[in-house]
Amino acid sequence: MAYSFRIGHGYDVHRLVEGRRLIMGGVEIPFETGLLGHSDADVLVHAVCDALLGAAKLRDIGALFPDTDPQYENVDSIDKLLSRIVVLLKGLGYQIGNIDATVIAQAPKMSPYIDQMCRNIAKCCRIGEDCVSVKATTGEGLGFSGRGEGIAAHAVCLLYREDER
Ligand SMILES: Nc1ccn([C@@H]2O[C@H](COP(=O)(O)O)[C@@H](O)[C@H]2O)c(=O)n1
Ligand SMILES: C[C@@]1(CO)OP(=O)(O)OP(=O)(O)OC[C@H]1O
Repeated sequence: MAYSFRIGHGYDVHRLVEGRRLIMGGVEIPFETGLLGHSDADVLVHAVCDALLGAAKLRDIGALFPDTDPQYENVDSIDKLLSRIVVLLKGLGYQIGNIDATVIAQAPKMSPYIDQMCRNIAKCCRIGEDCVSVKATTGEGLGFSGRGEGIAAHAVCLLYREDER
């Protein structure tokens, strides 16, 4: 059996503001500010979505789910956006090999929540928890993330599918 492999990369940033919840990888993290966006602004899940879409050459999250469409207002990014992308990929015969992501946030500390983020993403993608990795780093006080103005996330993924004979 022969397989084709495709890698993808995703990157997203959301601004931290007062009066919003901080949702990261489907986990609500208690913090004085939260991420601003049209959806729940789950920056980690958005980076994962874009990595998966990029690997399959399916444009990006904004092309699929426009931020002018009221149906995506405050939407749960795992349940409503990532899950739709997983169905799209399955329809094209793709399987997700693994996902690796990095969150860049000066604060809050992500480490207590990382395992739950991996579980949430893995469950939605219908892959094992061992196939999803989430890491975090501070901005070392540098740039917008270092100043606590926002949070960024990068993700890479591997897709594979069986070649047609
Ligand atoms: N928001 C964050 C940032 C970092 N971590 C953890 O702390 C470690 C040290 O961070 P550096 O910026 O000095 O690399 C990092 O390896 C993470 O484990 C975190 O939990 N939340
Ligand atoms: C997810 C969408 C849609 O609700 O909105 P946002 O939460 O603003 O997120 P962004 O990463 O800017 O881009 C994709 C959008 O279309």
